[in-house]
Amino acid sequence: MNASAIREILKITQRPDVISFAGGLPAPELFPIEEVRAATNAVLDRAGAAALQYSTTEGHPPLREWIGAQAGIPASNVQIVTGSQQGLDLLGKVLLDEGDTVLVEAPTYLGALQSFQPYLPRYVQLPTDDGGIDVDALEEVLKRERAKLLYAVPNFQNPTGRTLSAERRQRLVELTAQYGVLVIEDDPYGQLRFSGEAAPSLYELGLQLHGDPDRNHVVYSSSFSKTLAPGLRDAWVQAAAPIIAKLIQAKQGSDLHTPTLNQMIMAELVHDVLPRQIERVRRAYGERAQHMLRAMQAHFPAGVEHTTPQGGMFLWLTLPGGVNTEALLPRAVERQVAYVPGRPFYALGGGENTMRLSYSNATPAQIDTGIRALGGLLQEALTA
Ligand SMILES: Cc1ncc(COP(=O)(O)O)c(CN[C@@H](CCCC(=O)O)C(=O)O)c1O
Repeated sequence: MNASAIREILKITQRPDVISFAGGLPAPELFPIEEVRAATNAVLDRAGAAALQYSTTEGHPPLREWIGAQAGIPASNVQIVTGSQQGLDLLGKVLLDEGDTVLVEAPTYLGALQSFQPYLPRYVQLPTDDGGIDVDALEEVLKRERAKLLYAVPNFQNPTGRTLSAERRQRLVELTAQYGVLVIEDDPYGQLRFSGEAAPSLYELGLQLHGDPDRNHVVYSSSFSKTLAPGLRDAWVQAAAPIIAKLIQAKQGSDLHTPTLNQMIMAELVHDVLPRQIERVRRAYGERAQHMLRAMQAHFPAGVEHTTPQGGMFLWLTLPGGVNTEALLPRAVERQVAYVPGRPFYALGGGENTMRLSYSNATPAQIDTGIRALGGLLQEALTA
């Protein structure tokens, strides 16, 4: 077990005077509080006792059915989980044995590493570039390794903000099917595109390849955290029946079921509130991303490389070698700005000169102020 660098830094960034580019937190001022109040009242008026009672591990049927209908699969291939973080934890529990080879992006989402680590897998890192995973490198790895699973975030990746290109998605799905490697597609940001063209999910490509949800080697994980509200902890996994059956058994032993009331509230919100909220959030994050990119252009010293996201919440900085972003963080917090150092996102170490910036939880004015402060610090660090 090890701590989440993001969770630990969030304790620092609770300070009101610190502008945080650290946690991938949705903009609190955009939460649909009144709509959630109305949905909660409607649920309690209509089914108050049931909403406060234990419920089934599989999840609230109307919510599973809505998710299944969106994906074009039976509700029986959908498992509701308590945040997609629980989905990752349960998938690690049911799929991994000690020493299993797990293919992950370099860098990858540190929360997945935290979920998989207790099962003592053996990581192999896949090189990535601005088009996402290098699928030629993937093919070489698959020839050499007997891998149990590949974990990827194809849309607006955490932590880099990169998106896996359409042609590489097709190759990845075909190669992993050919070599019998399970794919976990983690996609909490997929709805938050603010530029460029959407590509089919790995799950959809797997469905096309196999023609049957129960033969799809791609497991899909997503969440209502980034589109609606992380505090409700409503998320889901789409998988073949044997994997769903194991997830249910693991979840029975973990938390019995996802909060009944929260599932019923979400089942109210998905019809009208969710589509409107997605539009609001996509527009706001697109504006904030542009604001951050312009501010970096104005205030960062030469030599700082950055990604340019087409959606989601993050972009990724690579500084000239020799700068250690973990060592730099306390000096940044002294200047009232915070970020997540990049090293914890690498399964096998490295990345000391990288950092993740989130633009979702800062207003344009705060972005200007925070990036100016960070730019001053980087200027000092690079000329020290
Ligand atoms: C790729 C990916 N997969 C799963 C999750 C977990 O989201 P939920 O459990 O569904 O809220 C996340 C959320 N990660 C955020 C939130 C973590 C915030 C926190 O630890 O408080 C982050 O990287 O900052 C994610 O980015």
